[in-house]
Amino acid sequence: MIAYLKRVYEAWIDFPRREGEVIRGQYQIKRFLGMGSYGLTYLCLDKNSGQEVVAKQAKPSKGQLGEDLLHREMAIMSQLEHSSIPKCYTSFKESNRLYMITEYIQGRTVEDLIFEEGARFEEKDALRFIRQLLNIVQFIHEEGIVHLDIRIPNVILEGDRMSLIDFGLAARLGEPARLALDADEDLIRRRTVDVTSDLYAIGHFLLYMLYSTYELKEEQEEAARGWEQELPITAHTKRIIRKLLQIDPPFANVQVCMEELDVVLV
Ligand SMILES: Nc1ncnc2c1ncn2[C@@H]1O[C@H](COP(=O)(O)OP(=O)(O)OP(=O)(O)O)[C@@H](O)[C@H]1O
Repeated sequence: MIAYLKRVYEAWIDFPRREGEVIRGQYQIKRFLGMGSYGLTYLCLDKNSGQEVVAKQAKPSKGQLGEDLLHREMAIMSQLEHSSIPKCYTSFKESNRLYMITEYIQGRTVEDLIFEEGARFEEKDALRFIRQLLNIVQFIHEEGIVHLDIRIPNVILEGDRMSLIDFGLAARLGEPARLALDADEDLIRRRTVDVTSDLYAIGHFLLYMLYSTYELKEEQEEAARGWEQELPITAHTKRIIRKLLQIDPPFANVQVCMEELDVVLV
């Protein structure tokens, strides 16, 4: 009963603000974008500049932890000044709720491109794409930060511009990992505070892209095979993926991975 009441209370205090409401007299809510584990995200019109911005609010039910995590996300995003990473504009409290205002990135996520628009990425296109993503990730790593949540919904494309968003799980190299005791092998590989975690995530990202061209034939449905049997890709690309996924000894850093990709891409 107490757990039920707690859930009802949390759903009530975490209820998103309505379209049209204005945050701190400046940011008019155009659309609720989504609720993550620790925050609520809105697309807003900045009435001062006339530009669209993103407002991320710490989830009220998460209390101090939600605020600490949003502060940390802001600190990391402010450090990462790069054209492929949303700019962090400001933060403030209104009615005791913490908000962060960032650049709104136009475009479609890779998830939308594949699953809604039916985009197909052939091997070379997928590798070129990953090469571009690695440039962004290399910059982040050189700043002493790991993203730890590189997934297809967190990469946005608009024309030639690629952006990496959602630094909610990012961490500084050397910090302890925030991992639950019952975390499985996959989560440990994604969230350990080390550059190989981002490379591991990129391995899965690449598989998503390559599977966009895969058509399951009826007779194959019974016997599920692994990606190495299913994907018609070169042996070299397979070797790269095996290192990304840590099946073989992993790349030491992004640079080594890029060099190997460049051999395939010449
Ligand atoms: N700067 C941005 N520009 C454009 N869209 C964004 C931006 N930041 C977030 N979004 C979009 O807003 C939605 C909610 O994002 P948010 O990062 O708050 O939560 P999430 O990704 O759903 O969850 P979690 O943070 O727990 O991973 C997502 O669909 C994301 O694509």
